[in-house]
Amino acid sequence: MGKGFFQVPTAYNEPVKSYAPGTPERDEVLKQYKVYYKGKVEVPLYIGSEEVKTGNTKPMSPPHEHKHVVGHYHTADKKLVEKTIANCLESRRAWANLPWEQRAAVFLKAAELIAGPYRAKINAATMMAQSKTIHQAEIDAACELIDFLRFNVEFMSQIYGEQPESSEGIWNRVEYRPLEGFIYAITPFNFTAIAGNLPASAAMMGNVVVWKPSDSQVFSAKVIMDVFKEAGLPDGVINMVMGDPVMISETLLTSPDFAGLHFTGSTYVFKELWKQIGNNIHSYKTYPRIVGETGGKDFIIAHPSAKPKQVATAIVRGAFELQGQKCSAASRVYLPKSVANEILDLVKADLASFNKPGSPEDMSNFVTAVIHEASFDKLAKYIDQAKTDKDAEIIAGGGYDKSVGYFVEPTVILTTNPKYETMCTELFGPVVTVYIYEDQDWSETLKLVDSTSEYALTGAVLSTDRYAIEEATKALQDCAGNFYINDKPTGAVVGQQPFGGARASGTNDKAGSAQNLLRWVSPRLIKETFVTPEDYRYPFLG
Ligand SMILES: NC(=O)c1ccc[n+]([C@@H]2O[C@H](COP(=O)([O-])OP(=O)(O)OC[C@H]3O[C@@H](n4cnc5c(N)ncnc54)[C@H](O)[C@@H]3O)[C@@H](O)[C@H]2O)c1
Ligand SMILES: N[C@@H](CCC=O)C(=O)O
Repeated sequence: MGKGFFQVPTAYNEPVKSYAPGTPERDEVLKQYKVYYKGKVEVPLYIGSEEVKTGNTKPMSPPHEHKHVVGHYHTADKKLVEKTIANCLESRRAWANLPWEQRAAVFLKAAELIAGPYRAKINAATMMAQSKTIHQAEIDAACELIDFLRFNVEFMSQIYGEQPESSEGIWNRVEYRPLEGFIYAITPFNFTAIAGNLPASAAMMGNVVVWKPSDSQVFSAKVIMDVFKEAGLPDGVINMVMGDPVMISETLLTSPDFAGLHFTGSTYVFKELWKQIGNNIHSYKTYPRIVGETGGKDFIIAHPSAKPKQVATAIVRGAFELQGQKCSAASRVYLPKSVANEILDLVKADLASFNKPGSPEDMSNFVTAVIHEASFDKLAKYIDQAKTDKDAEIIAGGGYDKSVGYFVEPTVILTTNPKYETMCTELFGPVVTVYIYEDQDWSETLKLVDSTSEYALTGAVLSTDRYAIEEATKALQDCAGNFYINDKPTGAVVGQQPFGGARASGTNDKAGSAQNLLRWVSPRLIKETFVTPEDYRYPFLG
């Protein structure tokens, strides 16, 4: 780069802290957790320069102790959502005209605030709000969000540095304009990093954003807003509104100034939003950008040559970390008959070594609570169904109890039907379904993996046979946007494995890559001619 162009700090992945007993980070995060537990956090709406308290509030409770209230958040009505649009448009000009390196500095500062003074807060808030263990909180709310901010600034500078060639007497320049209007960011409950990244990536490119976090993630969303404000993000650039998602969406998507949707969440909701945008297409100033990362039904397939302990570990980590509430979670597994029982015995032994699901405050817990009662009840229904269906049986787990927290035991369903309901439907919980295939049916089973699910987000093959790896890589080309060889199908790292999938899993605009940031700009080509023609005749006219 160089040539009079600001050189941004080289991005690097934030090291994951251990939180081992006796470490300062462990003491600090547990201390902060207790402060949150005893306290009452109040979350306003962030609209322009105002922190709006409407008095129409909803309680926030940890999923692992759902009768305990740790705060309330205020909800917006239609008038306030309309006011948010007006505020956005007022703020847009100044933010869009700010030199890119000034915008970059705000988000680089945000990354350092999270890496330092806010690390314990954002991790403790994520443990509290989403019932994440400290390790899951650390790799998400601290490290992945820091990485998103640092690497996106680097990708941003690369984009601005992409300039066309010029020619004699002509200077061609590309201006990467923000979109003309506002961006609507809708984020899911399960990753604090995604909640921060969706509004930040659009804002970084000069856009103004209306951000609607998940009702189940507002507690940690507030910490994100605290960080952005302390980092110097001007008021009105990212506006955070909570409330009825249908009303908020209907209000925003009927605005002529709606310029883009940055969504992460379920496939059904994304398709409904896309339909709404289509129905309003004639009212928009500009064609809105639509970026969505959605559901998954992620697979693990083991080849007969795979090492049983490696397969078992990929299943246990991939299926049960965060209680299976990752879009990338392993939820359908294909095992060869010759090693299936050995692998399943190893899985059962691992599960037997778990504590019962409990609070993340007890850092020896590997599994905590699922996010809310609706998820709990859905999972209980599938578990009960498997207990009675003739082509399914529960070989581990199967218990659940919502008297204190939404606790579902890590559960393994074994089915004789490769198209059994839980081999196809996203459950989004600690339930994995296993199908055993005859060793000689390896190639046929690859076709089954590809044809079983509407989703194509992540998947993993485990094998020590290179030819089998090649065959699987080819055969499974279309059924995973993030494909893992000899590892679990979760845990993409920003700057290393850009994340996203196709089919019903999203538009695959790869969060954490320059490709995603390009969705939030509208390039303008400027051609300056230094010797302007003064005669209409071209040479051939003589
Ligand atoms: N592909 C990915 O990168 C990725 C990442 C995280 C989660 N997910 C997916 O998200 C889902 C789990 O997250 P979730 O439970 O928060 O998803 P969800 O779809 O229930 O909610 C996501 C967001 O959409 C909002 N929403 C819900 N209904 C809406 C409506 N009618 N109009 C407008 N907004 C609406 C919610 O309030 C929330 O903010 C799973 O399907 C998971 O696979 C995908
Ligand atoms: N990017 C995360 C999944 C995010 C969805 O929930 C992973 O790769 O595990």
